[in-house]
Amino acid sequence: MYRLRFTTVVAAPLTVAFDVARALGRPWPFPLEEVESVRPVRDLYAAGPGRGWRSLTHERRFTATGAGTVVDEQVDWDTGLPGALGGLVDQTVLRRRVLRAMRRHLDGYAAAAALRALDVVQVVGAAVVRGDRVLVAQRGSGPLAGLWEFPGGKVEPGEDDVAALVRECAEEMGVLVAPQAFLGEVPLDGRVAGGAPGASTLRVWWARLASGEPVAHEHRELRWVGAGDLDGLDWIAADRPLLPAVRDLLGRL
Ligand SMILES: Nc1nc2c([nH]c(=O)n2[C@H]2C[C@H](O)[C@@H](COP(=O)(O)OP(=O)(O)OP(=O)(O)O)O2)c(=O)[nH]1
Repeated sequence: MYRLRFTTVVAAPLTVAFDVARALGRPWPFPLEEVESVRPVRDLYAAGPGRGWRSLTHERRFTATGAGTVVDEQVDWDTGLPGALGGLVDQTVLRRRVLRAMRRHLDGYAAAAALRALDVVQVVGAAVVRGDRVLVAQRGSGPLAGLWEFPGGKVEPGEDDVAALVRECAEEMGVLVAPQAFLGEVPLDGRVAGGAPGASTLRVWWARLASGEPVAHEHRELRWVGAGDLDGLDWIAADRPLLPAVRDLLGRL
């Protein structure tokens, strides 16, 4: 089996990086069959025997980072040609062909995903930490009223996550926050700002309080909670997968 690995950083949220990758397909001269697909974190495709290759598999993993989505791809192939000549074909001719096809494919893919991301409204949340507690907020109105969330909101056109975080915390709570590090990203099931269902994600950042005392200008209630009390709150369902990262953070500080 011969293998090549590729890593691309895409300026797009997880959902967009995944959906655009699937829409573009793969750069092989014959179709592969889906073996596994777990939106928006992983997919695996494979070609069976025939067409001159004994096997070809193409796996992609999508990881959220502060800089965008990191896409790790692994291509494994084996022509099954016997002897030294077969090895030479796999190692040189096909290796070169795979490299060339993937390079061309990945350039186009990164550009297409970044372009598509411009049409998707993102949501950012702040896990504002003071001492061993994190600030959580209870929504006051709308369909999610009464549920707990991280203060934050929609990123405006031309804004980046961090600027949106600072603006939203000032508007919602009258405080200045200093974003520290990216904590995680989760897909949002519903429509955000009239976009396609399931396209947007919530990206949560750890932040410190730089100045001011939080006041609930838009929420029903704000509360400082310790790691042990996080799970017991009635969270917006989408936020729950982020709680372990917040708990870990509180444990480390
Ligand atoms: N702020 C925030 N929004 C969340 C979280 N989890 C979650 O599903 N959401 C959803 C709820 C909303 O559909 C969307 C955020 O919209 P928002 O209404 O708070 O945004 P905004 O402050 O920009 O509001 P607006 O100006 O449009 O009124 O994301 C979370 O932890 N924090």
